[in-house]
Amino acid sequence: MGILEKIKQIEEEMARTQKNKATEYHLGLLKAKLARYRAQLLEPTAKSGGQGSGFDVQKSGDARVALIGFPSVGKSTLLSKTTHTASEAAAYEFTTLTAIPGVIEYKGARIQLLDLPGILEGASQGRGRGRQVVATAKTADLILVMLDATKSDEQRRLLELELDAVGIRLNKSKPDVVFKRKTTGGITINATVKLTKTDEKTIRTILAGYKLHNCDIMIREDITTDEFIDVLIGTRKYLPCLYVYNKIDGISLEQIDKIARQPSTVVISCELDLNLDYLIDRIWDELSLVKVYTKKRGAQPDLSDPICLRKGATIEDVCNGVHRSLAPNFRYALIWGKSSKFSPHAQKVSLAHAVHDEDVVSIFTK
Ligand SMILES: Nc1nc2c(ncn2[C@@H]2O[C@H](COP(=O)(O)OP(=O)(O)OP(=O)(O)O)[C@@H](O)[C@H]2O)c(=O)[nH]1
Ligand SMILES: [K+]
Ligand SMILES: [Mg+2]
Repeated sequence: MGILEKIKQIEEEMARTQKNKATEYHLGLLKAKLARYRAQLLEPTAKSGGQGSGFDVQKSGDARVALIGFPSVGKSTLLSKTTHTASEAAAYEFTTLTAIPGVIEYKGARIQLLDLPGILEGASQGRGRGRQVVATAKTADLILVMLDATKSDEQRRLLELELDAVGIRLNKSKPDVVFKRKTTGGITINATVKLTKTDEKTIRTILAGYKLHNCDIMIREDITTDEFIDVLIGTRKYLPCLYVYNKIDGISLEQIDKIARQPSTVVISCELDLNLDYLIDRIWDELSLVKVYTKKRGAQPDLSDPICLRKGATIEDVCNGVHRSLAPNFRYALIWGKSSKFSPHAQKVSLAHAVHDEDVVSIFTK
């Protein structure tokens, strides 16, 4: 019998079994068995392709947010509650077996929310679909680390260890180190700050370990040895993250209060619809999206269809957001709003001008 059939049998037996004190233990066993089989479904096979590549989901919208967490913390429930996409949710582990995208529409932005299979301890060593989940997570602009508020906070540490092991650095900025390889000339190390957590000797030992004998290194931050290794390896992914504690309907107000006070943390209950609007608001803030309205000459700005851009975007990005023919034929733009130095009046600007949230832009072409 194949795994899928075994799973079906167990599901049928669970549906047949009445829930009461006498069957509690048996149901528990069935649930554990079901989780085991579903975990097997997630084991990488030759067919499922390279373990290092993510799920094949087209990026869409203005930003991508990925849901990462252990099984059954409520990832799929959240997707179904906040988007028009339904993702199956159930009381057994590994309900979700692939990446499921949904769209959150908020303040004129379309944010892609990706539901992913639960990850296991040991995911970084290749257990389950861990690597595939993580490879997909690396393509996101923001990670939601989802946790079960009714469980011990040890889960958060374990999850962070897994993500750390695969090179995801959450809420950390890239170490301020410039590293240049050369073909000759030996090693030069310069630091503009005093190094208190590592030293030149350690750094030289590491470089030798990586067989790097010619390079220039400029250190502009008091880094640790691990952070230096991150710079050398170069493939680390530095991602912003929100810790989302779900199921707060199951804990006391005191406990909720304690969790909610932690940095970058949002407490929610998908079941009771608690704080979901606030979560979306926080997601919007974390993504630092900038909304810009376009205006034709002599007309009112088009408030119904803003262009959403990442923080730091320029007039060139606005042009590309309208049509790709605009930037090559650009003459100048007029801009109203916070980024105009003559506000409330317009300023004439070039392609490199950085836009601000809620600016209004008119583009003039050749
Ligand atoms: N009490 C409570 N239960 C919840 C809440 N949100 C989800 N659940 C329940 O938790 C169980 C798991 O939910 P899922 O959405 O399937 O969890 P998941 O993280 O997608 O699980 P996998 O796909 O198996 O990794 C379901 O029985 C949900 O009804 C909540 O806020 N409170
Ligand atoms: K589940
Ligand atoms: Mg799920």
